[in-house]
Amino acid sequence: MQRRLGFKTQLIGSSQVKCKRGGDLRAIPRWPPESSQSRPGVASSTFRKMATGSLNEAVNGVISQLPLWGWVVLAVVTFLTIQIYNSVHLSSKLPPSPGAFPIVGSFPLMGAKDGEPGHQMFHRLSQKFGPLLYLRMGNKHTIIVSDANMAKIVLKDQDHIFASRPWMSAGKYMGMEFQSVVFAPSGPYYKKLRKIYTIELLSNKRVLASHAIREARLVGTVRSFYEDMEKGQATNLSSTLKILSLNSLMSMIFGVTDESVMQMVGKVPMEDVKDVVRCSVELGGEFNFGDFIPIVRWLDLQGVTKRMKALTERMRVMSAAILEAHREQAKLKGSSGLSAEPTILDVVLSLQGEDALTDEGLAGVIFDMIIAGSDTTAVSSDWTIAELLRKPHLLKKLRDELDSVVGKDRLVRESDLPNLPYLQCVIKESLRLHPPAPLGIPHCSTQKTVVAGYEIPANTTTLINLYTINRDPKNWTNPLEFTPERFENLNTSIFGQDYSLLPFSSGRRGCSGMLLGYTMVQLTVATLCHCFEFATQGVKESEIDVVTERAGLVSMRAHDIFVRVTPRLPSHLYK
Ligand code: HEM
Repeated sequence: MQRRLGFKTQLIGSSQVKCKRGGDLRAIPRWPPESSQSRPGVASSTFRKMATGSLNEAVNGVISQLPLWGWVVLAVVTFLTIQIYNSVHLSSKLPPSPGAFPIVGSFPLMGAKDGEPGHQMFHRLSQKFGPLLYLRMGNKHTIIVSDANMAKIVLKDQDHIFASRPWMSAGKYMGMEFQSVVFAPSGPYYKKLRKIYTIELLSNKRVLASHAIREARLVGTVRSFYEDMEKGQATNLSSTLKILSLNSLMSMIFGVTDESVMQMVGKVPMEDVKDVVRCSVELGGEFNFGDFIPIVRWLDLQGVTKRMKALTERMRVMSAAILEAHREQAKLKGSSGLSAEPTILDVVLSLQGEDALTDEGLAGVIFDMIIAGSDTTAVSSDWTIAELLRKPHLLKKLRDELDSVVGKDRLVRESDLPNLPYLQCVIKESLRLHPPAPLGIPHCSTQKTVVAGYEIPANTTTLINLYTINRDPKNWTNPLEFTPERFENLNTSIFGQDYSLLPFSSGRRGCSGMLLGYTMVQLTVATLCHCFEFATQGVKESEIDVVTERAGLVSMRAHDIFVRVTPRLPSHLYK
């Protein structure tokens, strides 16, 4: 079995699901790629092992053959190398650091554990080195920000300096040559794109106007739970939530609310879209040595770049098909199953003059929205329902609120959400304890600066550990407990104005879909808890695991939940 550097796990990380393979554009080479294994002479076996993620194995292989004197020499040489290297390269004015080796930097000193998500590893390091930690990742200056005060400096006071993105192969390929808003470095292009997102695509007005699409998608999900019940089957709650959020976002992009119409005008099989999202989350999360050690980039030892190029080609083909389908759809506008509201595609295609986007830019918008928006919202709903199932008294309190505000003769609507204060406490608490993107997306500084008295070089990759910040015992009593009541008397903003609670990050790079994401999670949790009683299958409610996470870009619970449902509302509402 191939082991991987624990670190890769999160910075970046990988989903457990493998991408589809085949002989066409969708062919994604296997992890680890056969090509890198059958390349003798390109790199020594030790280096190859490192490159394929098995650093510990490689080091252990060398060490187990050393005699005692060899150990002593190795220890002395290592010590001196670190001292000399660090005295030359790591100024004493940098933030506290475990130190670094030449070429590979701090990697061997980070204490990565196999399969450990990166945010948890950085969390451990921050307990030792403090809330501003310096690492040299290969040749990249990197800082890890782990408390509210430091976050405020980086995301507010010096936001103009830290709001760029570092060079990443994911941005070059999957970000369509850095033309997607997620990966674009700061500058006029990013500014233009961000304005389009804020004003045109994800504004409050646009989110409110598209409520019918999300409500209709949830009705479909409620029906699918009910049908499984009628067939006597359990439903995989976790995967159903993923399908729901992807379908909702696709519907918002197309404006289509009905599956059959979607297939008719879409000509884009949803299975393919789902597979591209899965592969993007997997590849976006791969630890690519070439990103950190440029001298080995051209070798593409892990085959990550090759797989990214293949995936990008699939994205291009798919976005061309989506645009073609959109033209067909325009002819059917207003017919059953099609929203009369302008869709996201209507809006981006209507941009004129300076704001008009290239084909690459359009593909970037389509995939930014579905990749950044779908898993994040799905896992948030999943964590929330898992926590509620473990604590039936909290679930009852939420249902009492829903029954009294919504009643029992209709489903929840988005217009009900402002009248459900306990629901808001529940969702805030879930996003606090389980931020779905625990390290956000790496930022990058554009100039040399000083943070809390430490020198930060220009071009420093900056990771904000939202996971650590949201659990900081300085700001939260019993921070590991799921206690929605803590928000009942607190007016803490979830949207980035309060630096002790940052699920969406903050500042000019803060999540552009925060209102949409927050709304989707609230509506999903409220609707499912209002409609059904759940009985878990295979594990008792009180034993649902809300600690173990899969390594990955998005923080997912390690085990899917299967539930059998019992309706709580009159039967006509489910048909
Ligand atoms: C519960 C749901 C969500 C959470 C917790 C979340 C969280 C985040 C976080 C932490 C970031 C990184 C911010 C940074 O770099 O400092 C981010 C970026 C982003 N998110 Fe979300 N997100 C969610 C839903 C969505 C949705 C629904 C969309 C759109 C459909 C979306 C679109 C984006 C985009 C475009 C960016 C990049 C912004 C930029 O670089 O300017 N997100 N999100």
